[in-house]
Amino acid sequence: MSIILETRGLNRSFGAVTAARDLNVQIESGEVVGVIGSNGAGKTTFINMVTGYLPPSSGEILFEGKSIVGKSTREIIRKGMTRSFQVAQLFPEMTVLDNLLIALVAAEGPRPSFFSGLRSKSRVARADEILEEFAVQQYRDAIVSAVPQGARKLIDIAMALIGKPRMLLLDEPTSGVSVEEKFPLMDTVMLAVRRHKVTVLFVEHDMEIVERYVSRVLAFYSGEIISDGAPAKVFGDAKVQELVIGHGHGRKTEEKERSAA
Ligand SMILES: Nc1ncnc2c1ncn2[C@@H]1O[C@H](COP(=O)(O)OP(=O)(O)OP(=O)(O)O)[C@@H](O)[C@H]1O
Repeated sequence: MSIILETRGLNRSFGAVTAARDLNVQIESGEVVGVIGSNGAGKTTFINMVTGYLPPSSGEILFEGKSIVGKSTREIIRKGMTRSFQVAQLFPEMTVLDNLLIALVAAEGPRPSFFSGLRSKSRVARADEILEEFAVQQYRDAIVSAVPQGARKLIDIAMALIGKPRMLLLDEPTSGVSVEEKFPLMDTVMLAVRRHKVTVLFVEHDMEIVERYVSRVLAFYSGEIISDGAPAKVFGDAKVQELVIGHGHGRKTEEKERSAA
């Protein structure tokens, strides 16, 4: 296995707040890594740095062995690392099909007229294949804003995979998704990432999702990684139980109470 993403001595401060402290991580190709931590632990700061949204205060980030510090998000996407956000980044007033067609055209690179031939037969056929792969065909002609949250997330992730990234970072893929939808959604996502042979790193507050889907967990607390390893090892760590899981389960319980209300 080769290392796809590595950080060395990565630090980030905001004034007096240290949001990332000496982060040294190596992610192997093909791993599915869950990033956990209570609110303010530094998870988003870490993801923002590796995807080029936030410059580190110091340290190194290597993607497939090459430094990406100082590269723009666009350059990092072009190199093969894509990110999907907590809130699906779709055009809400357009149909699902048109969103996919636009993503397909964008992935083809610059062209003289972006919209000419947008609905070509071959592109529509490709969009239909993607809708089927992600089990969201029923929403093909629906306006995005009328599509349920779980399906929207799937479409967003499907669009992120169109550019054939080798690494995908997901920000809370199941947040805002109903309890009934979350496992089918993750099953579909995991099938797709395995089929596309994509390395995945995702931030998640729902410990049931982390336990079920990841091969490795990074537990953050106060800007540091306090535990790194297989889920059984990390979840069995007394520090993680005290500082992370207590908060995670607290939040999950609140969500359950909200959805039951
Ligand atoms: N742009 C910013 N300006 C100032 N402080 C920031 C900024 N971004 C993050 N921080 C601080 O850095 C620390 C880490 O925040 P971060 O958002 O990375 O945590 P998190 O683990 O993603 O939390 P959450 O689960 O709530 O999203 C927090 O103390 C936060 O207040």
